[in-house]
Amino acid sequence: MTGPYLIAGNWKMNGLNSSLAVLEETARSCEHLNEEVDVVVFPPATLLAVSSILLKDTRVQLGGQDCSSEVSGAFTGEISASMLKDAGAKFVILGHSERRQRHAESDDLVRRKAIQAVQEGLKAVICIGEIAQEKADGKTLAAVSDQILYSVPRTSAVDQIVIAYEPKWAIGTGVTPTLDEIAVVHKHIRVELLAHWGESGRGIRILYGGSVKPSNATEILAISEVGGLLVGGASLDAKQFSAICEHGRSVRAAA
Ligand SMILES: O=C[C@H](O)COP(=O)(O)O
Repeated sequence: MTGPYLIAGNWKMNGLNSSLAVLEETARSCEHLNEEVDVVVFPPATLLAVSSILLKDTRVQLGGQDCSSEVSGAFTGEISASMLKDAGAKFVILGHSERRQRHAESDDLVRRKAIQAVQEGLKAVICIGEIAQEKADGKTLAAVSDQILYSVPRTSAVDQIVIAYEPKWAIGTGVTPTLDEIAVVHKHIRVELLAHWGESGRGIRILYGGSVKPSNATEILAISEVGGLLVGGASLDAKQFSAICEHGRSVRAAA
């Protein structure tokens, strides 16, 4: 797809105040990027507000790693979409496989969270992807079709929806699908988005995530329906993450 790549760094449950130097270094390294790449980092919620001050007037945007499906009220421990926005977030990750598995989040809950996020003006990065058994059973495409059908709200605000394809078995393992496999799944996701949204489904960005490193970013980004990357481990290292962003700039500039 055309338009800037979105390179997203998910810090997961990592990051203390002492880690803010990584954000500052990332922002410095991304200064030269222009319209080829959008960069967003998802630090833990505890660092959002201070990160927002640090990243003011830089190329790096911020996101939360999850939000509540509720607006406000007696939901101890939850963080609402409006709180994320108030702290400086422009994005939120929803339905990450770690939350789907460890917190038993259903497709329907992810969809309701996404509705809240979109209503608050956040961009919802909705994660989908098969588990190892589904891949072994040849059910990858069926699994992602179901997740698109049930996890992604049918909003007309397509610019606020981002899909991240992350095969569970590729997350943090150092193992990635082949480039052909990534291409087949991304193409299938695009077909599903067009089926549900019509032509406007073409505007929904599809990211790939799962063991992305500087060494494989270029070849993955070159796949036609890949609109960016959701990076976990490598985003904790400013040099690696900015190298991935730089690969995005080079691939887009060469297109
Ligand atoms: O949200 C990021 C993904 O889960 C990928 O994590 P990873 O790059 O450490 O495999």
